[in-house]
Order: sequence, then C-alpha cells, then structure tokens
Amino acid sequence: MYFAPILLILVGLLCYKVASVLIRRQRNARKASRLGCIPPPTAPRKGFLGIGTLRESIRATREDRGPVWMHENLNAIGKTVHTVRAAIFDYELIITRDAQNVKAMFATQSQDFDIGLHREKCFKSLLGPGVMTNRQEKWKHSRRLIQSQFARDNVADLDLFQRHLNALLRRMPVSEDGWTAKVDLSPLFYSFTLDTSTEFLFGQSVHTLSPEDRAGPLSWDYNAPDLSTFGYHLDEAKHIIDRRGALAKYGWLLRDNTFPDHCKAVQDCVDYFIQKRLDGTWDGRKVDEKTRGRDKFILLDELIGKTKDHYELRCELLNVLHAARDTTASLLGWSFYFLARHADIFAILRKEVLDTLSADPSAQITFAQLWSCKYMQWFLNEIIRTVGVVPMNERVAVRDTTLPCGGGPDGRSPVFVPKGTQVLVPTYSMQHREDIWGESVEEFNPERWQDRKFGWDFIPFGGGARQCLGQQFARTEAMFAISRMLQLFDKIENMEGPGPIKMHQTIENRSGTGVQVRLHLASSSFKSHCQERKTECELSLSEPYDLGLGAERGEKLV
Ligand code: HEM
Repeated sequence: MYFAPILLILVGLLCYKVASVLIRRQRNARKASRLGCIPPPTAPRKGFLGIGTLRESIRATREDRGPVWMHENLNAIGKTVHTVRAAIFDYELIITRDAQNVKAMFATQSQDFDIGLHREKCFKSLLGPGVMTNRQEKWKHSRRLIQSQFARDNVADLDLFQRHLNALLRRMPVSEDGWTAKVDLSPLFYSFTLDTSTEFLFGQSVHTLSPEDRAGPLSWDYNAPDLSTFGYHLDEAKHIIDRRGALAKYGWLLRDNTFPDHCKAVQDCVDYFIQKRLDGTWDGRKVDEKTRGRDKFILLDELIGKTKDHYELRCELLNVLHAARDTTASLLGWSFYFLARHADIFAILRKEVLDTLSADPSAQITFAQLWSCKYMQWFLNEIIRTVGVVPMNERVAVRDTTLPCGGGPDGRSPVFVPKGTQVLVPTYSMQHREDIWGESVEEFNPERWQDRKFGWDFIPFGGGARQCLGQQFARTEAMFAISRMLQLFDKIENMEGPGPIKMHQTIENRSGTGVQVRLHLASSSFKSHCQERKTECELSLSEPYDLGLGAERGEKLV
C-alpha cells in the first residue's frame, strides 16, 4: 500500500540527482572553456560505475602494493600523462603527479586549496582540532601556535634519542658469535619513536621499550591512567581511522564500537600529562617555573606559555604526535630494510659514520657532526624517494579554480577544478617518474642525490604553506639512531629471504613484512662497552649479551 509513494519519492530523488549532476557539468564546462581549460585524460572506469576500480584499489592496498598499483595505473594511461580525471559512483576527482600543479596547490594558489574535509572528519574523534586536521583560519591559528616552537635549534634532543635507543638495544641480546638473534626492527622502531615523541611532547615518555622506567615517577599517583596501554590504544584507533580513510567520503559507513574506547584511553593519558604540567606538579615535586622547559625542549611547556586551555593543548599535542611518530618509525624501518639488502651501501655508510663521528658508540655525537654526513643525507633521501614514506597527499578546491597544466592531448593546457573537487597527489608515483629520475628510477642508489637539489618534483614533506614542521626533527632522529647502530654493528643480514617488497600503506608506508634482520656486533664497540662497564673484554659469551648502553651484563630483559 505504501510501496507506490515510496517508489515515487525514490524515482523523484534519483531524477533530481541526475538533473543536478548534468546541470553542474554543463555549468562547469562553460566556465572551463571561458578560462581556456581543457579536461585531462580520464582514467578508465572499471566495472559498473567504477566499482571495479574501487575493488582493485582496495585489493592492492590489502596485498601491500597500494602505491605501486596507483603508479602502474597512471603509467598505463601514459608514461608522459601526469594528470588524470577519475570517477567512482558520482565522485569525481583529479589525480596529479605534475610538479607544476603541485606547486600551484601547495604554494602559488594555496588560497584556492585546502586539506579535505574527510581528514578532519576521520581524525576528529581521536585528535580533535589541531594543526593536522584544521582548515582555513583555524589551521592558521594552530600553525602559528606550533611553528614558532619548531624554529628553535634545540628541538631535536640527542640525549633523548640516546636514552630511548639504549632501551631498544636492550631488546637485542647478542650471542656468543657476536650476532643478535633474528629480530623484526619495525615494531621496535615504532616503540622507539613513541617513547621519544611522548617525552618530547609531554615531558614524560610512556616508556614502551623500558616499562621499568615508567613505574618510578608515577607509582605514587593512584589516579594515573594506565600508560602501558597508550601505544596499543593509539595504534588501534589509528588502524580504524586508516580503514575509514581508504573509503574517503564513504568512511562513515565503517562502524567500530571499540573506537570511542581507544580514543578515550589515549586522551585520558594526555589529559593526565597536561594536568600535572598545568598544576606544576610532576613526580610529586613542584616544577620550578624558571627551569620549566629551559634545560630541554618540551612542546607542552612551550605551548603552556601561550595557552592554558586544556582541550586546545591536548588536541594540538595529539596532532603533532600523530604527525611525528609513525612517519619517523617508517623511515627508520625502511632504512634498515634496504641496508640489509645492500651490503655495499651498508659499508659506505658505516665508513662515513666511523670517519665523521667516531668508531666508539659511547662517544658524544653533536648535531653539527650528524648533519655533516653527506652520504647519510643522500641515503635518507633515497629511502624516502624509493618508498614514499607518506605515499599520498591531497587537497580540495575551496572555490572554482584551475591547475596550470595537464589538460588537452599534449597535457599543456590548464585544467578546470570545480569547488569541492579532491585532487590526489600520489607522491610515490611522482618519485618513480622515469622522465624525472631517469631509466634507473627503480634502482636504489643514494648517489643519485650527489648534485641534486630539492624541487617541486620531490615533496615527501609536503611544501608551501602546510609544509611539514618536523622534517629536521625526523631526519635528526633517524640519522642519530642509524649512526649509533652502525657504530655498534659491522654487519647486517636479511633474514626474510627473497621476495617482493611489500608496502603496507596506512597514512605512512611501512614494510608489510617487517624488517627481519640480524646484526653483528663490531669487535671495537664490544671492547668499548666492556671498558665502559669495567667488565672483562675477553668475555666468553655463554649467555646472550645485553647490548644496552649503561646496562649491566646479565640484567633481566623486559
Ligand atoms: C619521515 C618523517 C616525516 C614525514 C615523511 C612527514 C611528512 C609530512 C607531510 C607530507 C606533511 C604535509 C601534509 C599536507 O600537506 O597536508 C607533514 C605535515 C606535518 N608534519 Fe611531518 N613528516 C614527518 C615527520 C614529522 C615529525 C617528526 C614531526 C614533529 C615532530 C612532524 C610534524 C608535522 C606537522 C606539525 C605537520 C602539519 C603541518 C601543517 O599542516 O601546517 N612531521 N608531514
């Protein structure tokens, strides 16, 4: 009985939708032609309404080859085609790996573009509004608040990295033959960067790698949240967000009842840190106003000088934590993934570290020394280029606008971009364009960076107005950890065996098979450790030897 009116309403809605799409297309076509724009090539739409393409892309991501799938699909349209239109259902977007278009969106026409609304929507519940998720005026406010802090020289604290690296090394006991057991370095680096970034942001690490250090300062406080699960809840919440993000504007379809609990657990911990800092109490002692944040850089302390709004502090700090932690862990993981597969590069890099810094892993390293390691810089650039640590970026047009090129058969005409259109920037694909990087594009070769300057064709840290604020921090942390490990170990072996590279793409891109290696302790570092600990150098190692600097042999590993 009710069937006919419902059907009528549905048909009416469908007609309205079709009519409005057609009218919008006509209006856009007229405006585009007035502006001298020509559409770019259209990516083939597979299956009904492009559902086949969507399915293929989801399958590729699930099989850990998402960035490669995108690159191959663009190349299939044409190796010289760098801007295309794509459509799935009623959703039309532009994909560009053209440096000129990227420069326009990120810099020269940045007032016409912003990050997509779905980034804000996906992350809102976990991070809240902050520098990564805010748009327009609100973003400008967040950026101003954070940026001035990052301009300081002492943002990257080498002592901080050293302490947490020691904890990581304690997880890698060495046997009698000088080799560590087979270890997956990937999760260790994710823990390492969680520990360093929580300390750098909140002034208190969650000590994932050294829980024994966590117990001390907070044991007196019965109201303290459970810091041991901070990393778990953060990872789980991010995992759900990643899955939603893959569905773009349809992300809301993916429901997960555990999501609010994960978000709350993370926020409770951060709230606790902030409250303690705001109260001026920490570890039961009064924090001295004068020394607060002076001897070492703590972002929370710096922000407290600008705002006392608890919610704002929490959101901004969580935004930076999200930006900092996984990206740097991915960079470190991939570094050792490639070192384990390129013995020649391992040898060159190690020689540079020993010559420039010292062969002694307990000798002090300075910021200037680290940054003078040229080959190390090339090596990191090549890692970032090869894997695309953040393999995809995006913008959305906030008004009708244009991109300077990509249109027409020769790709030289401007392209019309209607308001609300999402423009994807597949940075991985940009970094694998043969016309930019040459025929050896798929070769891992740090030396290609010898005389190369950064341009708009290499934007792993974004560019222009929203450029990454932590590039220097991330590079310093990675250089420090790599240098120390190369001082300690003289060999690395790939324990995964042959097989294709797997790129597990979430927001960052990490190795889908982990970083399965074993490392061999250099005899010189072994001696220096022994001397430092006043133990005998000719130790006959009948038990695994604990590598952690400062830790005594035989100490119980956690
Ligand atoms: C290898 C490591 C890293 C990579 C590849 C990376 C990459 C990026 C990229 C591509 C963006 C721009 C996003 C966009 O255009 O919308 C970005 C933004 C940002 N990054 Fe990083 N990042 C890294 C490490 C870090 C670290 C360690 C920190 C902090 C300590 C950090 C803080 C930020 C912040 C605050 C923003 C937001 C800037 C804004 O929107 O105004 N990043 N990062």
